[in-house]
Amino acid sequence: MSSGGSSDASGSDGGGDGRSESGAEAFDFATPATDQSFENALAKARDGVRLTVDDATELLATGTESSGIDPVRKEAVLEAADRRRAEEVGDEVTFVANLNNNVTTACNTGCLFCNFKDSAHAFEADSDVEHAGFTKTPAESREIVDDALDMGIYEVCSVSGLHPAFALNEEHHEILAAHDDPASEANYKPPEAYATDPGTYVEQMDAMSVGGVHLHSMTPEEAYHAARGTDWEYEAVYRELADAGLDSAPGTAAEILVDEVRDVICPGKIRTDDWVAAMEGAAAAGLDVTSTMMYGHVETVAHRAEHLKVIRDLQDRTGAITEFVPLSFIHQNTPLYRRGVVDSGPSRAEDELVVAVARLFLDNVDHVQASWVKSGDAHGLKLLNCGADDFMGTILSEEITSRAGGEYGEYRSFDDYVEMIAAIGRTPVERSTDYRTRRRIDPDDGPHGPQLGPRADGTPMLLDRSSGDGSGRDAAGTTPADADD
Ligand SMILES: C[S@@+](CC[C@H](N)C(=O)[O-])C[C@H]1O[C@@H](n2cnc3c(N)ncnc32)[C@H](O)[C@@H]1O
Ligand SMILES: Nc1c(NC[C@H](O)[C@H](O)[C@H](O)CO)[nH]c(=O)[nH]c1=O
Ligand SMILES: N[C@@H](Cc1ccc(O)cc1)C(=O)O
Ligand code: SF4
Repeated sequence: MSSGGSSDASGSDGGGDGRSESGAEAFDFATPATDQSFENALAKARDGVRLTVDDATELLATGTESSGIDPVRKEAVLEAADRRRAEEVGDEVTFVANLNNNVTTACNTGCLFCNFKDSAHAFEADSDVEHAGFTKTPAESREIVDDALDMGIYEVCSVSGLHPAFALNEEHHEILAAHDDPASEANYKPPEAYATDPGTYVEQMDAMSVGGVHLHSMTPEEAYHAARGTDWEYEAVYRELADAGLDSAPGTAAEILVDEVRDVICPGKIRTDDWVAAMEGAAAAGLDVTSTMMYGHVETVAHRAEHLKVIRDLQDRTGAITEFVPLSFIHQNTPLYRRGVVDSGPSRAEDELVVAVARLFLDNVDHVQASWVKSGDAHGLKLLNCGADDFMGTILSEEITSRAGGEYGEYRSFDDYVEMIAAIGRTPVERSTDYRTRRRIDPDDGPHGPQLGPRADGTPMLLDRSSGDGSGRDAAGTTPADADD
């Protein structure tokens, strides 16, 4: 068996943006060979039989016996997934009125796929290192969320760098400061060392949880940071955050949940077991969680399949996962690309197969997201015909993809959403973060605006460009001109 590595998978039907073999070869990742045949795996998928890791590997590779994606087989996988989507969730395409309010870009974790972060020492009070990042105080976060509530948002999504001055609460500050060498032993420096104090995690949650907004924050990596240097259980940490206003947790920091891949792309991050433990802790604290996979760098298709199994097992145990979010690796400005470890991100064919196989494999996760931030409008809409049923959110401000070199914008109006979704013959639906509240939208009854948020009254969201937020951007984080793809 020769192929199946993600590098191979960009071949014949990939739009010409394939990666080199260097990533996979440099790290000696075995190319997958399975005991399953593509045909058998496809038959199981069509019949609704629960798939194995080998099945998923065959489907993702359109067969491991030859290299490159076979376009005819790919269409068969996409068709099976699209049919499964129609059976399970019907023709609705959901999206949420949301704002991204990321608190800080300061981070020393050093993930090689990430250009969101800035080295934390550049944020120190006596530093003269130039950087384009930001740290917001709790008061600044509150003002930004409060303004966005007036625009009708339902959710604020907040993911941040692991700022060394971040602690869960005052007690955590004391524990961290008591280390002999807090910086090297616990990745901790006191807030006084920095130009801007981000406050504690509890203070940020309390600040962002304003006016009944749904607060979606604290990834497993952030939860680890909020417990570092202590023996606190994840459940207890998430309970305290929930008491301060947290409603659900994003399942990012997942990347590829196979440690040999994590060793290459994010050696400073928590391992797979710890990520799972954090998600279980969030679920035990009563929070919903999302799940993600960032793919298309050095991993093989077999790693992707193993990752999906970790997610499915977690969902079997918790039932807390509301959606699966495939995150297509944006390569342009990242260390992985600059150091020549990868030549590009995944091909479009790979994006389609990941969405489709996620729909077929994750039989216990209802919703699969297509990301226009990562893929652009046209390809994002195509992904809605490959098994996806959610089209993310209005976002209003996006920093992770844009800093990595993504070019597809960071704001989406309701009218844009309704027009695009209606154009592919599906029904546009405004949703809550947990998908339990949904509002079908009549495309002919515009103009359209959010109605589910605490202050939403159907008025179209208008971008407020007047107030500053400490990040050097306007309150909505973008301008109408930026928003064009
Ligand atoms: C930037 S981190 C912020 C939260 C926190 N520091 C963490 O790692 O969980 C959030 C997620 O963004 C995604 N991400 C970062 N850089 C990316 C890139 N270049 N392409 C696609 N996704 C990326 C990763 O999945 C990462 O876990
Ligand atoms: N896919 C991306 C998301 N997805 C998050 C959603 O917008 C929303 O927060 C979630 O569905 C929970 O309701 N967010 C990003 O910032 N970037 C993405 O690529
Ligand atoms: N999609 C994640 C959040 C996220 C944030 C930023 C990203 O670049 C990607 C994903 C969630 O909703 O749980
Ligand atoms: S992905 Fe998160 S933890 Fe890793 S460097 Fe970026 S901000 Fe830091």
